Amino acid sequence: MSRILARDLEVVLDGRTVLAGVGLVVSRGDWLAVIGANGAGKSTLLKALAGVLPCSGEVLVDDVPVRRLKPRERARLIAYAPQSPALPADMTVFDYALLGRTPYIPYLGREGRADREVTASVLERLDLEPFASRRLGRLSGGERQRVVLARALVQQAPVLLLDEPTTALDLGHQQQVLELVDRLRLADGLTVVTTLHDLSVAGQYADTMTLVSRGRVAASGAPADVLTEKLIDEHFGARVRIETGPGGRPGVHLERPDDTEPPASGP
Ligand SMILES: Nc1ncnc2c1ncn2[C@@H]1O[C@H](COP(=O)(O)OP(=O)(O)OP(=O)(O)O)[C@@H](O)[C@H]1O
Repeated sequence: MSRILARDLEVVLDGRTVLAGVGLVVSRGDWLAVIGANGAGKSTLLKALAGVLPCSGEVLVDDVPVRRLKPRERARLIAYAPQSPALPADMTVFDYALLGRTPYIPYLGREGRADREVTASVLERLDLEPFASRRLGRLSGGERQRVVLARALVQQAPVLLLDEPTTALDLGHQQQVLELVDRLRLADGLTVVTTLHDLSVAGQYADTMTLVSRGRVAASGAPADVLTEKLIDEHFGARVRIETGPGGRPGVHLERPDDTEPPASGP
């Protein structure tokens, strides 16, 4: 179980400041959803937390600065599933997921039986067993997305960073993936950070939320404090209605523009 603390993160890409002054805290075993409009900086924030992007500021996991860790140490602590990574088309699903065990395999060593068992069990839990020997280049978008998640779960790190883990998934697989992540969080105390476009889904699963807008934190707190009609209008330019569901969790419904008004009379 690990606590994440980020302070004053700044990322400059191609001379443009993409993130500035971003800070967040995720308690051990909590789920933080990062939300925001296209281009707001969500993926960049996740990469900065994962330590795969040069940035200034500080990311601490259990008070340990992530940038000081060697890649193997970092990979044992943080598993990161990018939004749409380039996948080696000729590699099989099993071998790709098995790469998640790399931080545990000694240099010049080979994976052991336990590594293969962990990999097989994750594939099974994600309905990917039938695809184990299929080559990555021959998968559908949703299957590929589950394989990327599988590799991250196979890593068995206490911090899980998922960039839009459900965008290509049908409704059933969305629920399966999110429930699996939630179960792992509750059973093993994983600390989870996900970017999520679907605000209702984010509101259902997250303990806390951070709304990123133009590279800065515009709001953060409990889902009910961040998913408000006013903030969504302001930062997404969308008209929505918020309905509070079971457990006080907010549901977000798009409102169509009101076209019941009679058309204005001509000149
Ligand atoms: N390598 C890069 N060089 C320059 N600008 C970049 C680079 N990568 C991303 N950006 C810009 O940084 C900003 C934030 O990008 P990011 O991918 O973090 O947004 P996002 O919130 O995840 O968006 P989306 O919801 O569309 O996935 C965008 O304006 C993007 O164009």
